[in-house]
Amino acid sequence: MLRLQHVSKLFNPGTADEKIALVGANLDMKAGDFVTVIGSNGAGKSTLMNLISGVYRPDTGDIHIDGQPVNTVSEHRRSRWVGRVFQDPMAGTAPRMTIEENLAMASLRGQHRGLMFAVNRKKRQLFQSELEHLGIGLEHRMNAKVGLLSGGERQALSLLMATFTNPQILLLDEHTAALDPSRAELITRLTERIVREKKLTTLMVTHNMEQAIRLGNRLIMMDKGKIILDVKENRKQDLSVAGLLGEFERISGHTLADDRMVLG
Ligand SMILES: Nc1ncnc2c1ncn2[C@@H]1O[C@H](COP(=O)(O)OP(=O)(O)OP(=O)(O)O)[C@@H](O)[C@H]1O
Repeated sequence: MLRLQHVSKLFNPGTADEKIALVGANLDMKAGDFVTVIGSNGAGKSTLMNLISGVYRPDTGDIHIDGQPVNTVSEHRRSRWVGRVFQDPMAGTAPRMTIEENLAMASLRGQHRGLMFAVNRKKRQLFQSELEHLGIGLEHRMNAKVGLLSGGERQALSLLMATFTNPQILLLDEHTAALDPSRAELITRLTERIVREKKLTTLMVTHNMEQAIRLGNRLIMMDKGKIILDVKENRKQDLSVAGLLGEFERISGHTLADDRMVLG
């Protein structure tokens, strides 16, 4: 479903500013996997997401989605296969456009944008029923500008938009980190439900260890551009926050010294 083979990414090569963001990353995700990613600041987590969604091209190595090589496929075309929700609730939406217009855009993901605003009655009904299914009352506000929604409402809409066309891969990039605890819990539950109902293959970066254990059927830890630990499904039941922290320390040789890390 998603395969990374020896993927590396270097920024500003050969300069004093050279940064090794990812080194020889290997990752094999099968359909329906929910892999959570944890790691220290600057470990390469966002770079991993950016490489999968096509923002960057790898310097070396190969990325395959559903068996297709995608290294040279543009971010726009790749968005047919890859849905993404960002930490900033504004990032995946157009705040000056209405909920309906945003959904129209999401429904044409990765395709020609000329038909963007052609929303017929059937489509409007589909948007309305999908919004109703979200269960947060947005179906009554189809003409509201997205910029006027609360952070939680925007993230719920972002989740719906990222998953509208049933992408092969869903990327969640600390998508609850900017929300207060009750809204974060709402979005976490919504995420669990949508991923389960649509049987999505999901990769989620989080700084919340408990969330990582709760949502993922598999967990990877990153440090200094490397995947240093891959806890597979059969070990999931053994996972605890304390155990994971200990394992990270043992393998990396340092503590997860990250003030954004939430233990639960
Ligand atoms: N566009 C860029 N230009 C130069 N260096 C970059 C760029 N993007 C990332 N880096 C560097 O690559 C390394 C990995 O960064 P990345 O953002 O992937 O880490 P991260 O694990 O997501 O960190 P955080 O948890 O702080 O968001 C860091 O040293 C970072 O400074």
